[in-house]
Amino acid sequence: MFYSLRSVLLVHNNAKERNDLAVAIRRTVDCAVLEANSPEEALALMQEDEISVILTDLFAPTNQGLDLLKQASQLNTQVVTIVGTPVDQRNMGLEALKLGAFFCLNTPYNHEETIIATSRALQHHDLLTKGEVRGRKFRKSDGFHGIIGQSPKMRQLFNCIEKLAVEGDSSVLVLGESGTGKELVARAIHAHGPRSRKNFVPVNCAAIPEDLLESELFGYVKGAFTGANQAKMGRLQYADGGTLFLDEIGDMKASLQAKLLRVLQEKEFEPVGGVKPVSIDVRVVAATHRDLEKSVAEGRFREDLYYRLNVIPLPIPPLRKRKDDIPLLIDRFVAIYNRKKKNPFKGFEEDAMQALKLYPWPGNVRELENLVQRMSIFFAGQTVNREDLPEKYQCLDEAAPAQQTSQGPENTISLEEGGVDFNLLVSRFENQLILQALNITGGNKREAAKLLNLKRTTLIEKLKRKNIQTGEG
Ligand SMILES: Nc1ncnc2c1ncn2[C@@H]1O[C@H](COP(=O)(O)OP(=O)(O)OP(=O)(O)O)[C@@H](O)[C@H]1O
Repeated sequence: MFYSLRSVLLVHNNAKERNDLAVAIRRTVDCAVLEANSPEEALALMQEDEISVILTDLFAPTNQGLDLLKQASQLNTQVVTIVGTPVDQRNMGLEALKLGAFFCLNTPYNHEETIIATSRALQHHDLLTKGEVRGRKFRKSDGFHGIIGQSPKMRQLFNCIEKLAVEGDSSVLVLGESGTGKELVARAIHAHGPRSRKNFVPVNCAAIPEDLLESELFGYVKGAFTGANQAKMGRLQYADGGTLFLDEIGDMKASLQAKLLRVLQEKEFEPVGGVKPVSIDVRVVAATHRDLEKSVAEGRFREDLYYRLNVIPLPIPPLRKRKDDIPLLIDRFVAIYNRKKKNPFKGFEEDAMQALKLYPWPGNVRELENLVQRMSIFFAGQTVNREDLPEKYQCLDEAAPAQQTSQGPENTISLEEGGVDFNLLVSRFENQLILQALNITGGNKREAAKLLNLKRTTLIEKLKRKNIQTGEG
C-alpha cells in the first residue's frame, strides 16, 4: 500500500544512539526505518529503496551532511529531509534549510521532538506524492484524498466524509471488509478537517501484542514497571489536537476498552503507573472488519464503548458491490507501479478487464492492487490478456469464478483438537511463500520481495534468520 511504503532513513554514526532512535520511531510512527552509519552508506541505500524521509546529522566540520542533502534530492526529488546539528553549529543548520531541508533539530536528538518532526515530514511527503500522482494522471473527480472511486456508492461515501470531517470532533466507526480502504478513509477524514495541522496517529490494535498495547497507547511514567527507566509518551498524546486511528478495534481487550471509554467520555487518561490525569483532545476514528454488534451481544465488546465509537457509522462497500470502479482503480495502480520504470507495463486488454470485473474480489482493493503490481513486474513493456491472468482471475461468468488456486483471505486453517505448534506452522507457511516467490523470480530478491509485498531488506533479514540460501539478486 502506498502509505505503508513510507520509509525513514536515519543517518548517524553512533550505532547505539541510532538504534535507540530507530526503535522509538518504529514504535510510534507508521513507517519502516532504515539505518546508515555514514552519508556514503545512505546514498547506497537510496539507490536500492525508495526513501520518504531522511534524518541526517550534518557531520560537522566536513559538510558531508550538506553534500548528502544535495545528492539525495538529485536521486529522489520528493525525499523530505530533516537535519540534526549541535546547538553551537546552528549556522550549518541554516545552510541546510536554505538547501531545502524541511526541519532542523538539535543533537543529541530528543526522541519525542524527533518523532513529532518525523511524522510531520512523512505527512508532507504524502502530500507531495499524492499531488504528483493526481496532478499527472488523475482528475479530482476520480476520487477523494487519494481514495479512488466514481461509483454512486463511493460518491455517497465522499459526501459523508466531507460533512463529518468538517465537524471535527465526533467519533467515527469505519466498517468494511479487509482491504476496502478503511485506513484511507480515516486519513481522508483527518486530512479534510480542522485537525489536519496536527498528527494522524494510526494504531493497529490487532498487530500490537495485547500486553504492550496499553503502554503504547497511554505511555508510562518512569518506574511504572521493571525496565521503565524513563517516562514514555503514548500514541494517544502524539495525537493530541489531531486524530487517533484505532484499526481493528474489535480486537481490543476488555481492560483497555474501559480505559478508552474514559478518554472518550472525560477527555483525560493516566499513563501506565501514573496517578495524575492528562487532558487530551483527540478525534477517535475506529475501524473493524468484525461485526461489533455481534461482539457486544456475545459480551466481548463493551456496549457503552460501542455506542460512544459509533456516533457516526461509516460503512465502506466491498469492491464486488462497486465493480464500475475497477477500471479506474486499475489505471491508478498501473500508473503507480509504472513510476520510474524504464519499460512500463501497458495495462490490460478488454477480455482481461471483463474477467476482472466478474471476479468477486474477496480481498477487495488490496487484492486488486497486488494483482496489478504482480502483472506489472511480469509483463513489463506488454499488455495482458485474459489467458495471461493467474488462473483464478480468468472468470467467464459472475456465478463461476475460476478455481481458487491460492490461499486467498477467504481460506482458513482450522485448529486441531490437540492444538497446534503455532510458531512452527507460521514459520513453515512463511518458508513456502518465500521459496515460491524466489522460484518465480529466479532467485531475484528484489522482485521476490515485491511479490510478497515486503521490503527487500525485510526479506533479506528473514532469509538470514531462516538460513535459506539463494542465488544472487
Ligand atoms: N478506493 C481506493 N483507492 C485507492 N486505493 C485504495 C482504495 N481502497 C483501498 N486502497 C488501497 O488498498 C490497500 C488496502 O487499503 P487499507 O489498508 O486502507 O484497507 P483496510 O480496509 O484498512 O484493510 P484492513 O482491514 O486489512 O486493515 C492500500 O494499499 C490502499 O491504498
